[in-house]
Amino acid sequence: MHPLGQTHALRARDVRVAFDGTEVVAGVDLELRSGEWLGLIGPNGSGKSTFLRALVRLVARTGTVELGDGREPGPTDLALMPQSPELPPGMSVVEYVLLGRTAHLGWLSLESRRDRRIATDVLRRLGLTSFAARPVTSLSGGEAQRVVIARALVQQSPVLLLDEPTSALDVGHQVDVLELVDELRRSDGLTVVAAMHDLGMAARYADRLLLLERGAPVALGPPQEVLEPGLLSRVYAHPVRVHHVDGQLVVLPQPRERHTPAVPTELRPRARDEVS
Ligand SMILES: Nc1ncnc2c1ncn2[C@@H]1O[C@H](COP(=O)(O)OP(=O)(O)OP(=O)(O)O)[C@@H](O)[C@H]1O
Repeated sequence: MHPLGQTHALRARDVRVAFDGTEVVAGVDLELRSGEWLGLIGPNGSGKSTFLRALVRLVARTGTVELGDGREPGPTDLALMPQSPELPPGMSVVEYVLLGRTAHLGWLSLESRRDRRIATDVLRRLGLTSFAARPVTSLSGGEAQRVVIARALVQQSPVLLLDEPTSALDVGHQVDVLELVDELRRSDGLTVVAAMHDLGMAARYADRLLLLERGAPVALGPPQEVLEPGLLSRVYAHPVRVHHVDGQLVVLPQPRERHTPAVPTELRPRARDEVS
């Protein structure tokens, strides 16, 4: 395997995960440039979360994952925002967000003024300053999701892995969060892998999309290539159309064809003048 250039942030080769003998990530290869945004798409259960968890070794995997300098990623190299994290009772928003700095702290050391400044800054950029002292368990679903994103951002890792980062957010907050991540990748060269169900949003922000089907990669490329109606209709087992609206791709699910079920004669309502 040739060493990655410094412009590459992450390379994965033949990543596989199996649970009870069933493979749910079935040989994913990936090479990400620094500052690239990869959208991870695929139906429910296609292996998106498991692939992200495998990259940070939260699940056992085979295959190789390496950074641009050839190292195996350590705890500060990849930041994962999980899909449904535990929010510990009794913890405030700022305390929870500061947990994202844990990997940077020495053994038994407390967070520094710098750690607190980073947390305060991220909370401000996500419009969460007024929530800092609130118990995490008192937040609405969308507020909690932004707090979990804040925790991932304060890690300041060069690679950010987002597992459905906007699923609980209203349309305004979706754009705010994705714009902030986009800004960070432009200013700091942050590399992003984001699993998203909203294919239009995924296409809007991602440079490339990776489509998974039952754990296997079936398409990898620019959004306009991967969001092909025939391919999506097959993989999602539902007819879709893809439109261009104001320069953006919009994926529209179509109604399924209705089949009028044949009603057995004995169940049919009998007309008044119908005789048996
Ligand atoms: N710990 C586990 N033990 C057994 N099976 C698991 C485990 N974790 C995930 N799976 C299975 O692996 C498959 C992939 O799950 P995964 O959560 O990665 O899919 P996903 O694409 O993220 O789905 P979704 O869009 O619904 O979030 C599913 O069939 C799931 O049931």
